[in-house]
Amino acid sequence: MNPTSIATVSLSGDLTEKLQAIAAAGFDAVEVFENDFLTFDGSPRDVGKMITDLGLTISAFQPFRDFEGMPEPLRARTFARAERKFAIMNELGAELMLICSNVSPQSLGGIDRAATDLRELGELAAKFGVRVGFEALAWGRHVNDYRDAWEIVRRAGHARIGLILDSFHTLARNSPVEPIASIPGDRIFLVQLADAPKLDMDVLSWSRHFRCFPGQGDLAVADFVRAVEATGYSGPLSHEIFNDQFRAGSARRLATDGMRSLIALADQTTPHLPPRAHVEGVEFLEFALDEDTAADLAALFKALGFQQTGTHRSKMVTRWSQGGINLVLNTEKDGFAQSHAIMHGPGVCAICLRVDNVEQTMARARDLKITAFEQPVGPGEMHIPAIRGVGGSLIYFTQATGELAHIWEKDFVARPDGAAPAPALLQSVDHISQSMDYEEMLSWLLFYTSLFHLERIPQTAIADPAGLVESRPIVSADGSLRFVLNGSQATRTLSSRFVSEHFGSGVQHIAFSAPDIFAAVTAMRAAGLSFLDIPENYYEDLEARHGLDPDFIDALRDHHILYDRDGEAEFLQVYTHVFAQRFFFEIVERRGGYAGFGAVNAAVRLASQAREARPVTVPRPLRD
Ligand SMILES: O=C(O)c1ccc(O)c(O)c1
Ligand SMILES: [Mg+2]
Repeated sequence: MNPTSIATVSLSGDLTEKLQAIAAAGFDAVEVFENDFLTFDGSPRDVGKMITDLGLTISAFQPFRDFEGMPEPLRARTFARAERKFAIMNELGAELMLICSNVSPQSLGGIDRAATDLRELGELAAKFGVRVGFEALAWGRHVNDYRDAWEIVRRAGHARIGLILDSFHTLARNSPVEPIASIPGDRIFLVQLADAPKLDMDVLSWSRHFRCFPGQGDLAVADFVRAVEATGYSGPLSHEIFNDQFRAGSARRLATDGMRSLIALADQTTPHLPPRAHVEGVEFLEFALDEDTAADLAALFKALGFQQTGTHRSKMVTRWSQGGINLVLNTEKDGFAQSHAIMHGPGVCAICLRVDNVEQTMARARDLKITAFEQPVGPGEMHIPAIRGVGGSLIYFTQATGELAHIWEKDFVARPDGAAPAPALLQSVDHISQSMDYEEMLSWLLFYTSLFHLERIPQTAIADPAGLVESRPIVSADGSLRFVLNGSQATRTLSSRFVSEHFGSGVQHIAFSAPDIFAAVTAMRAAGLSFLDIPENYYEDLEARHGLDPDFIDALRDHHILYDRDGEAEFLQVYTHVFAQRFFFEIVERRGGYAGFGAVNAAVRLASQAREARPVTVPRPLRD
């Protein structure tokens, strides 16, 4: 693997915090951005020492812009500035200066003019023992394509002058990546990496606000890196991410994400890690809560058609099942589940996934710097491998073969009530929806997609009465696993309140699939369950929109079921009330291969939930 690097601009915090996070995440090098340097209260030597003490080197220093092609007297001034910055680089211990192509309206075009300027700068750089890399900005005034930048560097013909490539500028402009392969690797001084979601906007704003780590966006960064590899380039691959969420996020988390992104990217261009895991299904969902609440939840499970199918041999843990679904209720007084319940209130503390190969999954997780979880197991009990997931919850792994295929027999006494299995109203876990801080969404996207065979579905914005909620599904090709990540920048949306009122992210709802949603709702109602109320206006609109049969609309209305159609495929969904102000269940029926999540209905659901929710407490103005 090439040395790893990241630009300070990619992270939040002051320079010290950024550098500590970068070192802690295991990077080899750092690109120092001018702003981080200028705002630091200490000498260049202090900065240099801090970087060396952290075990990092400086991959590039980016101290000024608008260099090439300036008419006199500006030209003389840029050279004077360059000389001052070279002196600072000597103090700092930086060996490579990054200069991006000129955007100034005063600059003059001409490849030879730029080459002459750079050759002369190369002479100056030689006196200071440093080098200069030239990078084409996609919006450069005269130079905006790496092929032109390379021609300028080639014509400059100076050992101290080389090329800097940036995946964003290349891919955002749809420049072909193949010609990169014919640039000599030793003439490339630095390679910067950034991905971005496909957005229809001007390239400057896109670059300055929406870049993200490779693997989080839609650009073909792996193709770009393959072309770079073909040159023999052996220098650093350096993240350079300008992103509003990143600036607001945690430097430590983002630096780790950056490292994970580089590791996953290297594995994509030259596979060397254990493969991404295939998830065959959800083995169980574990709820942690106190005993009183657990009794209420057990009653809800029963009304949903679950039966108690097991009791743990030594712990206060019960198993509830129907169809292929297993739910676990954990009311232990110590251990992980209890600390989760204390911290977050009643909720899902763990998800167990059945994967093709647990050992490989755990090995890949370790290689991706995902934290493993260990907890002592009781005598004779199964050790189920686990990693840390969203909001400090766990993801356990089982597989269909070997010892881990037998967790239920090993740890549980089956059917303590001796009841015969009832026909299942619900078949499987259709999807799991997790709420998180908006800033965390890209982190968990990378987490899931780098570890598992899960593909991203485009993000949609859903209107909660209190603001927009961004919703991002990630799904396996065969539908065996679907996550929906939700985050909101507005503070009072259901999604945000879930996070703020429960000390962090977590599972906000679980959707089960029903072979016959009408039959399921009818049976559950007979068992005493009621469902989220849906306004009449919704059904009026449905009729107008889809031209559905009035009897069918009546049945939907009567069962509180929401409806969507995509071509011939249909989607029916219904929601329980919110349990313990914390989470809720959804029941869905997919007909004809419907692949979405009923996004058109989400606003209706959120409005109904907002009506039901306890009123928001607004602080009263202070009295004097
Ligand atoms: O947005 C910019 O100004 C900018 C600066 C330096 C870079 O390397 C870059 O890719 C963009
Ligand atoms: Mg760049």
